[in-house]
Amino acid sequence: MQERLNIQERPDIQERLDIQEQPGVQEQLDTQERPDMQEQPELQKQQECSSGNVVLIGFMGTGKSSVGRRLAARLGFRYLDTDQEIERVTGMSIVEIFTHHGEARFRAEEHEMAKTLGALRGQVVATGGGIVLNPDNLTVLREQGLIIALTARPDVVWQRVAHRTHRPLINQSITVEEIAAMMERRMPYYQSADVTIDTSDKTVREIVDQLVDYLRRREAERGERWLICQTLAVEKGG
Ligand SMILES: Nc1ncnc2c1ncn2[C@@H]1O[C@H](COP(=O)(O)OP(=O)(O)O)[C@@H](O)[C@H]1O
Ligand SMILES: O=C(O)C1=C[C@@H](OP(=O)(O)O)[C@@H](O)[C@H](O)C1
Ligand SMILES: [Mg+2]
Repeated sequence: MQERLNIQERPDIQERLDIQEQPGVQEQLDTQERPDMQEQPELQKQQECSSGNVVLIGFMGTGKSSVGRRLAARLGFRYLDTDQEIERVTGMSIVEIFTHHGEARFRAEEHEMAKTLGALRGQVVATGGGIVLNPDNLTVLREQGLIIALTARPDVVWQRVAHRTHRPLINQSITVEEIAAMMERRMPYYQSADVTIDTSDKTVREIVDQLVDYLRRREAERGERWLICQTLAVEKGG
Protein backbone atom coordinates (compact mmCIF):
# COMPACT_ATOMS: atom_id res chain seq x y z
CA MET A 1 0.00 0.00 0.00
CA GLN A 2 1.31 3.40 -0.93
CA GLU A 3 2.34 5.43 2.07
CA ARG A 4 0.00 8.38 2.40
CA LEU A 5 2.53 11.11 2.74
CA ASN A 6 2.05 14.57 1.36
CA ILE A 7 5.58 14.97 0.18
CA GLN A 8 8.11 12.24 0.54
CA GLU A 9 11.56 13.68 0.23
CA ARG A 10 14.53 11.83 -1.16
CA PRO A 11 17.48 13.85 0.16
CA ASP A 12 19.87 11.14 -0.98
CA ILE A 13 18.95 11.78 -4.56
CA GLN A 14 18.29 15.50 -4.40
CA GLU A 15 21.97 16.24 -4.38
CA ARG A 16 22.12 15.10 -7.97
CA LEU A 17 20.29 18.26 -8.85
CA ASP A 18 23.42 20.22 -9.39
CA ILE A 19 22.13 22.03 -12.38
CA GLN A 20 24.87 22.44 -14.91
CA GLU A 21 24.79 25.61 -16.87
CA GLN A 22 25.02 24.71 -20.52
CA PRO A 23 24.47 27.94 -22.44
CA GLY A 24 25.81 26.42 -25.64
CA VAL A 25 23.33 23.57 -25.64
CA GLN A 26 20.52 25.84 -24.54
CA GLU A 27 21.16 28.33 -27.30
CA GLN A 28 21.34 25.68 -29.96
CA LEU A 29 18.08 24.04 -28.90
CA ASP A 30 16.29 27.34 -28.51
CA THR A 31 17.14 28.60 -31.94
CA GLN A 32 17.28 25.43 -34.01
CA GLU A 33 15.09 22.69 -32.59
CA ARG A 34 12.33 24.86 -31.19
CA PRO A 35 12.17 27.97 -33.35
CA ASP A 36 8.72 28.78 -31.96
CA MET A 37 10.43 29.81 -28.71
CA GLN A 38 12.13 32.72 -30.41
CA GLU A 39 8.79 34.44 -30.61
CA GLN A 40 8.25 34.34 -26.86
CA PRO A 41 10.90 36.47 -25.14
CA GLU A 42 9.24 36.14 -21.72
CA LEU A 43 9.52 32.38 -21.85
CA GLN A 44 13.13 32.64 -22.94
CA LYS A 45 13.89 34.79 -19.90
CA GLN A 46 12.31 32.23 -17.61
CA GLN A 47 14.41 29.52 -19.22
CA GLU A 48 17.63 31.42 -18.79
CA CYS A 49 16.82 32.25 -15.16
CA SER A 50 15.49 28.91 -13.94
CA SER A 51 17.44 26.19 -12.19
CA GLY A 52 16.19 23.63 -14.68
CA ASN A 53 13.10 21.68 -15.63
CA VAL A 54 10.38 20.28 -13.43
CA VAL A 55 9.78 16.75 -14.73
CA LEU A 56 6.67 14.78 -13.77
CA ILE A 57 6.81 11.00 -13.84
CA GLY A 58 4.29 8.43 -12.65
CA PHE A 59 1.79 5.80 -13.68
CA MET A 60 -0.95 6.54 -16.21
CA GLY A 61 -3.76 8.57 -14.68
CA THR A 62 -1.81 9.96 -11.76
CA GLY A 63 -2.38 13.42 -13.24
CA LYS A 64 1.00 14.29 -14.78
CA SER A 65 -0.50 16.13 -17.73
CA SER A 66 -3.19 17.95 -15.72
CA VAL A 67 -0.80 18.96 -12.94
CA GLY A 68 1.98 19.81 -15.40
CA ARG A 69 -0.16 22.23 -17.36
CA ARG A 70 -1.28 24.11 -14.25
CA LEU A 71 2.12 24.09 -12.62
CA ALA A 72 3.70 25.56 -15.74
CA ALA A 73 1.17 28.37 -15.68
CA ARG A 74 1.99 29.09 -12.03
CA LEU A 75 5.74 29.15 -12.66
CA GLY A 76 5.53 30.99 -15.95
CA PHE A 77 7.33 28.05 -17.55
CA ARG A 78 6.59 26.43 -20.87
CA TYR A 79 4.55 23.23 -20.59
CA LEU A 80 5.73 20.27 -22.64
CA ASP A 81 4.14 16.83 -22.67
CA THR A 82 6.25 14.06 -24.17
CA ASP A 83 3.17 12.34 -25.62
CA GLN A 84 1.93 15.54 -27.26
CA GLU A 85 5.38 16.32 -28.63
CA ILE A 86 5.69 12.78 -30.06
CA GLU A 87 2.31 13.22 -31.73
CA ARG A 88 3.45 16.56 -33.11
CA VAL A 89 6.75 15.36 -34.58
CA THR A 90 5.41 12.07 -35.95
CA GLY A 91 2.08 13.45 -37.14
CA MET A 92 0.40 10.41 -35.60
CA SER A 93 -1.64 9.84 -32.45
CA ILE A 94 -0.18 7.60 -29.75
CA VAL A 95 -2.82 4.98 -30.60
CA GLU A 96 -1.84 5.11 -34.29
CA ILE A 97 1.85 4.66 -33.46
CA PHE A 98 1.12 1.61 -31.27
CA THR A 99 -1.34 0.12 -33.77
CA HIS A 100 0.60 0.62 -37.01
CA HIS A 101 4.21 0.58 -35.82
CA GLY A 102 4.18 -1.19 -32.45
CA GLU A 103 5.16 -0.24 -28.93
CA ALA A 104 8.89 -0.49 -29.74
CA ARG A 105 8.56 2.39 -32.22
CA PHE A 106 6.72 4.46 -29.62
CA ARG A 107 9.46 3.77 -27.06
CA ALA A 108 12.11 4.83 -29.60
CA GLU A 109 10.25 8.10 -30.25
CA GLU A 110 9.89 8.57 -26.50
CA HIS A 111 13.63 8.12 -26.02
CA GLU A 112 14.43 10.75 -28.68
CA MET A 113 11.96 13.11 -27.01
CA ALA A 114 13.51 12.54 -23.56
CA LYS A 115 16.91 13.51 -24.96
CA THR A 116 15.56 16.63 -26.67
CA LEU A 117 13.47 17.90 -23.76
CA GLY A 118 16.06 16.86 -21.19
CA ALA A 119 18.54 19.34 -22.65
CA LEU A 120 16.17 22.32 -22.29
CA ARG A 121 15.59 24.45 -19.21
CA GLY A 122 12.69 26.29 -17.65
CA GLN A 123 10.09 23.78 -18.79
CA VAL A 124 7.54 21.74 -16.95
CA VAL A 125 7.76 18.35 -18.65
CA ALA A 126 4.92 15.87 -18.21
CA THR A 127 6.14 12.46 -19.31
CA GLY A 128 4.23 9.36 -20.41
CA GLY A 129 3.91 6.73 -17.68
CA GLY A 130 6.25 4.28 -19.41
CA ILE A 131 9.16 6.66 -19.99
CA VAL A 132 10.93 5.27 -16.93
CA LEU A 133 11.15 1.79 -18.50
CA ASN A 134 14.30 2.93 -20.28
CA PRO A 135 16.69 4.04 -17.51
CA ASP A 136 18.58 6.26 -19.97
CA ASN A 137 15.48 8.43 -20.22
CA LEU A 138 15.53 9.27 -16.53
CA THR A 139 19.25 9.91 -16.69
CA VAL A 140 18.87 12.55 -19.40
CA LEU A 141 15.77 14.10 -17.85
CA ARG A 142 17.56 14.38 -14.53
CA GLU A 143 20.52 16.25 -16.00
CA GLN A 144 18.59 19.53 -16.03
CA GLY A 145 15.59 18.42 -14.05
CA LEU A 146 13.97 17.98 -10.73
CA ILE A 147 12.06 14.70 -10.87
CA ILE A 148 8.61 14.66 -9.27
CA ALA A 149 6.71 11.37 -9.04
CA LEU A 150 2.93 11.41 -8.85
CA THR A 151 1.20 8.31 -7.50
CA ALA A 152 -2.41 7.22 -7.00
CA ARG A 153 -4.13 4.10 -5.70
CA PRO A 154 -5.06 1.56 -8.40
CA ASP A 155 -8.80 2.07 -7.85
CA VAL A 156 -8.36 5.82 -8.31
CA VAL A 157 -6.34 5.30 -11.51
CA TRP A 158 -9.02 2.91 -12.75
CA GLN A 159 -11.72 5.51 -12.15
CA ARG A 160 -9.71 8.18 -13.92
CA VAL A 161 -8.58 6.28 -17.02
CA ALA A 162 -10.47 3.00 -17.64
CA HIS A 163 -13.19 4.67 -19.70
CA ARG A 164 -10.75 6.66 -21.85
CA THR A 165 -9.68 5.33 -25.26
CA HIS A 166 -6.44 7.16 -26.04
CA ARG A 167 -4.12 4.97 -23.94
CA PRO A 168 -3.20 1.80 -25.88
CA LEU A 169 -2.20 -0.05 -22.70
CA ILE A 170 -5.55 0.56 -21.02
CA ASN A 171 -8.70 -0.99 -22.46
CA GLN A 172 -12.20 -0.58 -21.20
CA SER A 173 -12.33 -4.06 -19.70
CA ILE A 174 -9.19 -3.57 -17.61
CA THR A 175 -9.69 -4.40 -13.93
CA VAL A 176 -8.38 -2.63 -10.84
CA GLU A 177 -6.28 -5.76 -10.14
CA GLU A 178 -4.63 -5.58 -13.56
CA ILE A 179 -3.82 -1.92 -13.02
CA ALA A 180 -2.42 -2.76 -9.57
CA ALA A 181 -0.18 -5.46 -11.07
CA MET A 182 1.18 -3.17 -13.80
CA MET A 183 1.71 -0.42 -11.24
CA GLU A 184 3.55 -2.78 -8.92
CA ARG A 185 5.96 -3.76 -11.71
CA ARG A 186 6.74 -0.13 -12.48
CA MET A 187 6.87 1.19 -8.93
CA PRO A 188 10.64 0.74 -8.46
CA TYR A 189 11.29 3.07 -11.40
CA TYR A 190 9.06 5.81 -10.01
CA GLN A 191 10.65 5.58 -6.58
CA SER A 192 13.87 7.16 -7.74
CA ALA A 193 12.19 10.58 -7.91
CA ASP A 194 13.37 13.55 -5.84
CA VAL A 195 9.94 13.88 -4.33
CA THR A 196 6.70 11.87 -4.46
CA ILE A 197 3.12 13.09 -4.08
CA ASP A 198 0.13 10.78 -3.64
CA THR A 199 -2.61 12.41 -5.71
CA SER A 200 -5.40 9.96 -4.79
CA ASP A 201 -7.36 12.27 -2.51
CA LYS A 202 -6.25 15.65 -3.75
CA THR A 203 -7.47 18.06 -6.37
CA VAL A 204 -5.12 19.20 -9.12
CA ARG A 205 -5.04 22.61 -7.47
CA GLU A 206 -3.99 21.14 -4.11
CA ILE A 207 -1.19 19.17 -5.78
CA VAL A 208 0.06 22.25 -7.63
CA ASP A 209 -0.04 24.24 -4.37
CA GLN A 210 2.07 21.58 -2.67
CA LEU A 211 4.57 21.57 -5.48
CA VAL A 212 4.83 25.35 -5.44
CA ASP A 213 5.48 25.24 -1.66
CA TYR A 214 8.11 22.59 -2.23
CA LEU A 215 9.86 24.66 -4.93
CA ARG A 216 9.74 27.77 -2.71
CA ARG A 217 11.40 25.77 0.04
CA ARG A 218 14.15 24.65 -2.31
CA GLU A 219 14.69 28.27 -3.34
CA ALA A 220 15.03 29.31 0.30
CA GLU A 221 17.20 26.39 1.37
CA ARG A 222 19.36 25.81 -1.71
CA GLY A 223 19.29 29.07 -3.61
CA GLU A 224 17.66 27.41 -6.61
CA ARG A 225 15.54 29.45 -9.01
CA TRP A 226 12.01 28.38 -9.77
CA LEU A 227 9.31 30.86 -8.78
CA ILE A 228 11.69 33.72 -8.33
CA CYS A 229 12.21 33.95 -12.09
CA GLN A 230 8.83 35.60 -12.52
CA THR A 231 9.68 38.22 -9.91
CA LEU A 232 13.02 38.91 -11.53
CA ALA A 233 11.40 39.21 -14.95
CA VAL A 234 8.91 41.78 -13.59
CA GLU A 235 11.67 43.74 -11.85
CA LYS A 236 13.63 43.89 -15.09
CA GLY A 237 10.59 45.24 -16.87
CA GLY A 238 9.20 41.99 -18.30
N1 LIG B 1 -6.08 15.08 -8.76
C1 LIG B 1 -7.02 14.69 -9.60
N2 LIG B 1 -8.27 14.51 -9.16
C2 LIG B 1 -9.25 14.10 -9.99
N3 LIG B 1 -9.07 13.82 -11.30
C3 LIG B 1 -7.85 13.99 -11.81
C4 LIG B 1 -6.76 14.41 -10.99
N4 LIG B 1 -5.66 14.48 -11.77
C5 LIG B 1 -6.04 14.10 -13.00
N5 LIG B 1 -7.35 13.80 -13.04
C6 LIG B 1 -8.12 13.33 -14.20
O1 LIG B 1 -7.62 12.02 -14.49
C7 LIG B 1 -7.49 11.83 -15.90
C8 LIG B 1 -6.04 11.52 -16.23
O2 LIG B 1 -5.25 12.67 -15.94
P1 LIG B 1 -3.94 13.00 -16.75
O3 LIG B 1 -3.50 14.35 -16.31
O4 LIG B 1 -4.16 12.79 -18.20
O5 LIG B 1 -2.95 11.89 -16.17
P2 LIG B 1 -1.59 11.32 -16.77
O6 LIG B 1 -1.02 12.36 -17.66
O7 LIG B 1 -0.76 11.05 -15.56
O8 LIG B 1 -1.97 10.06 -17.48
C9 LIG B 1 -8.00 13.11 -16.55
O9 LIG B 1 -9.35 12.92 -16.91
C10 LIG B 1 -7.89 14.15 -15.45
O10 LIG B 1 -8.86 15.16 -15.57
O1 LIG C 1 2.40 4.12 -19.21
C1 LIG C 1 2.58 4.01 -20.44
O2 LIG C 1 3.27 3.10 -20.93
C2 LIG C 1 1.95 5.02 -21.34
C3 LIG C 1 1.44 6.19 -20.80
C4 LIG C 1 0.77 7.20 -21.59
O3 LIG C 1 0.92 8.51 -21.02
P1 LIG C 1 0.19 8.95 -19.65
O4 LIG C 1 0.99 8.39 -18.50
O5 LIG C 1 0.25 10.44 -19.69
O6 LIG C 1 -1.19 8.41 -19.68
C5 LIG C 1 1.33 7.20 -23.02
O7 LIG C 1 2.67 7.61 -23.02
C6 LIG C 1 1.22 5.84 -23.63
O8 LIG C 1 -0.14 5.51 -23.75
C7 LIG C 1 1.96 4.77 -22.81
MG1 LIG D 1 -0.32 12.38 -19.68
